[in-house]
Amino acid sequence: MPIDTSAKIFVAGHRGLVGSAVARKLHQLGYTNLLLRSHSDLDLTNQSAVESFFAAEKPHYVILAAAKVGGIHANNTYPADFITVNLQIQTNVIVSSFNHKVQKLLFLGSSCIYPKFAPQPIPENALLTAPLEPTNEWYAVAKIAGIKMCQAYRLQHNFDAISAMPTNLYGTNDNFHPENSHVLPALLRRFHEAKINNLDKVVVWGTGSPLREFLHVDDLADAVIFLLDNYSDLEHVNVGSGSEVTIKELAELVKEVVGFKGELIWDSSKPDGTPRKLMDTSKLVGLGWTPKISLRDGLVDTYKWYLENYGKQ
Ligand SMILES: NC(=O)C1=CN([C@@H]2O[C@H](COP(=O)(O)OP(=O)(O)OC[C@H]3O[C@@H](n4cnc5c(N)ncnc54)[C@H](OP(=O)(O)O)[C@@H]3O)[C@@H](O)[C@H]2O)C=CC1
Ligand SMILES: C[C@H]1O[C@H](OP(=O)(O)OP(=O)(O)OC[C@H]2O[C@@H](n3cnc4c(=O)[nH]c(N)nc43)[C@H](O)[C@@H]2O)[C@@H](O)[C@@H](O)C1=O
Repeated sequence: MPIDTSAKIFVAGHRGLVGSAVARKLHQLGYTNLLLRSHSDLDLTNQSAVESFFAAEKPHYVILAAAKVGGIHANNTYPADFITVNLQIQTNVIVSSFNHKVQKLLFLGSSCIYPKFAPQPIPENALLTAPLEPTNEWYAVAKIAGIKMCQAYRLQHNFDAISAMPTNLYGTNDNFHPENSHVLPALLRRFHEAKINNLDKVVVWGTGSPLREFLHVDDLADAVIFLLDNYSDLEHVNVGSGSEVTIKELAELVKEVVGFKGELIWDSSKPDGTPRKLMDTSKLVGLGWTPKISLRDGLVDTYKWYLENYGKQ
């Protein structure tokens, strides 16, 4: 059943990659009562501030897209921040949502919750079956705790909290930081800067052999709203595109879309991370949702957005 368009929906993290896409999609669908707070207005790690906010605003629905997020280097360099901030944000928001009778909450995790050597494609029931990938285990442990909190509140209190596990995402409002971002925005920026500065080489991290599955964030936003409308159960749900590329193939594609003509240099002193993490999306497909945006189209669209927003710097 679609949520009523007048419902008060708190999109936590609405200025980030995912939260902004979800807010855009909700606006497009005619939702007029979105509750939005930037980080500077409401620090979600502050338990009493979060509790006061929920007491005053009483949202009907919550989409939890606020988190400390970063690529392989950031996760590997700031383990204490990744585990602490994420545990704080999700615990505060889930508990206050329950305390203030939110009708339904959707928590966002990530494909890094699964074991480093999980069966491929990775089914939901691979969770907690083997050790995690070390470069992001601290973030993954926080995300696994978020899934478990949603399950625990459903079991003990019948609270309608669900969890979605997206694969690697990209698109409008991504983080283009040179070191701390994910691979796709990092390469898009690096190739663009090399092109405009007439450089003949670009360094890419690792060996190029790891496989990754990329999903455009507008597809993810569509899936989030689909799940809110159509899914209320204990188990988390994978959200992916169903197709994967090697990092070398991704780099060649970004190079082509940006129009960089030089050479790629592979820096194998940088970590590869998990060798492969293709989501098994048969559960979500079975519910009736499929993605629409190809990697090439999504990349062209993201580069256009990058040029409009950062291109002149
Ligand atoms: N990006 C990806 O590839 C993937 C993301 N996900 C999940 O999607 C969710 C959103 O990620 P994404 O949009 O990429 O991340 P972003 O970093 O783009 O956005 C996160 C948002 O959360 C806000 N935020 C962070 N800390 C706080 C805080 N203490 N109080 C209030 N707001 C805060 C940020 O605000 P500010 O910037 O001002 O701090 C930002 O708006 C996360 O749960 C992530 O795990 C899952 C799989 C892949
Ligand atoms: C979504 C997911 O994202 C993170 O996991 P990840 O998939 O390993 O993330 P990544 O995008 O940073 O790297 C993917 C691959 O790409 C290679 N690579 C090449 N060149 C650059 C580069 O310039 N930057 C980055 N970041 N990676 C590069 C890099 O060496 C790696 O082999 C988790 O920490 C966690 O946040 C999470 O859940």
